[in-house]
Amino acid sequence: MKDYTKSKAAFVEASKIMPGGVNSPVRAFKNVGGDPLFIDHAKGDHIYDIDGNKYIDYVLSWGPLILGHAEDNVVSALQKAVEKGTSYGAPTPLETTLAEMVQKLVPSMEMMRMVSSGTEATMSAIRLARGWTGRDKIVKFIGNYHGHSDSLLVDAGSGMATFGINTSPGVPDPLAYDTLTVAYNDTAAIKKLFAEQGDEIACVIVEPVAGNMGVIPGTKEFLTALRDITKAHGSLLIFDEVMTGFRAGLHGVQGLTGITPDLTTLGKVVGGGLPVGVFGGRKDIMSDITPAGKVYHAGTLSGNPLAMTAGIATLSQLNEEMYTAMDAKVTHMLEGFKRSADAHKVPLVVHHVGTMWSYFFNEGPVNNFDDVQKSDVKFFAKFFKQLLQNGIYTAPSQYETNFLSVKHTDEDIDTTIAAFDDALTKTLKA
Ligand SMILES: Cc1ncc(COP(=O)(O)O)c(C=O)c1O
Ligand SMILES: N[C@H](C=O)CCC(=O)O
Repeated sequence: MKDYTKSKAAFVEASKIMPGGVNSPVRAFKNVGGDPLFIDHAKGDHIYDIDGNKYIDYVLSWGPLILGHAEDNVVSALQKAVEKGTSYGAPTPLETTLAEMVQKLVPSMEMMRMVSSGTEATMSAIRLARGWTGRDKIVKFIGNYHGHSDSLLVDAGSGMATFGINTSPGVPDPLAYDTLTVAYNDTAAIKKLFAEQGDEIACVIVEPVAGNMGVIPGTKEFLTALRDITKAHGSLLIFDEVMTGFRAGLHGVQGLTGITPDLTTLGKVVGGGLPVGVFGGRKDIMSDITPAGKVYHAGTLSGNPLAMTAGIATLSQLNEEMYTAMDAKVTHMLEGFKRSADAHKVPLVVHHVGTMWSYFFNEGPVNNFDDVQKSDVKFFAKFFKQLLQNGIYTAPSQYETNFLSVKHTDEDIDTTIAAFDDALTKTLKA
């Protein structure tokens, strides 16, 4: 049995001064029961808690660390950068370098702005869409999560789904009223909504592969319909690729599908483990941002030199071959999980797109939030804890995604398949 004494004590102390003992709710392990691990350090695909336990890490800071923890080139670039100062509040060539790299990989981002989180990126993109169209209403999908700005905390996934909150208290009614929600992958419902209110809708924001209710791919039919219908009504289409960017594939979901949004939001991998978000898209629309235009956007630490450095060091190492190799590893791992579940006669649905993967204890199919809710979350909670005991660190909620890095080896994958089978055996016996 792993000993969690120090993590437990650290959590008691943290809970005295921070609500729920954490700085972001899904970290708290609340709905799987038990206390969160407090981390000492991490390297490659391994993470070590303060009790000295070692885990193969599939959370990877919720996605950013595609090159693994403390990757040598990222660390040395940061060490050099920090000597030159940590922030200037004035432009540096680093911002242009990272923006050009992003544009090369995601060409629809003709112009872009750097921010410090995915939340800021989506919040700013929504404001821009409202400013550009002169309309207030926006559409999002049930179970999609776009960060914690007021307009987007309606029927959201991630922690909101984990803790069963539909609309956060504190979101003013008029704002929630202007956020229209539709079931994910429901093409008929979105067509109906646009037929009724299309000319009042500023934008549709979507996770083109949902990752905040587990992984659920948006169907080609659904995403194509979003593109066509927004165009027909003068609304903007925003692909929130904060999670899928450089994760679903090197060019995001827009690269995989060939569907081009008007605006894109990025985060996570683009910052290489430091706080970065990006919003960008069509030049004519982005030119509306201050000081070029009148839609206000600002940030004391936007384009921070350390964050830009980590982003550049990360993106400069990515290539197609890495994604092919990571995809093959995830496929192999999920086939192993499925074989194990079948042998134990446990209903299991596995989904992955590129380096994002998840499983549902569910008869299937799982195409939207209602489907996810049919999953056996009590079993998930017990199984999660057993997996942790077996040295595998995964997302502590059915409504989250797991990730792979280039540092995960074939041996790690086989270890994980064996740990999965053992955890299933023990959970069923318990
Ligand atoms: C799709 C998506 N959009 C936006 C966000 C918000 O990003 P952040 O947590 O960096 O504010 C997240 C993750 O939290 C996300 O997964
Ligand atoms: N699902 C969230 C983002 O992807 C998880 C990160 C967080 O909110 O702490």
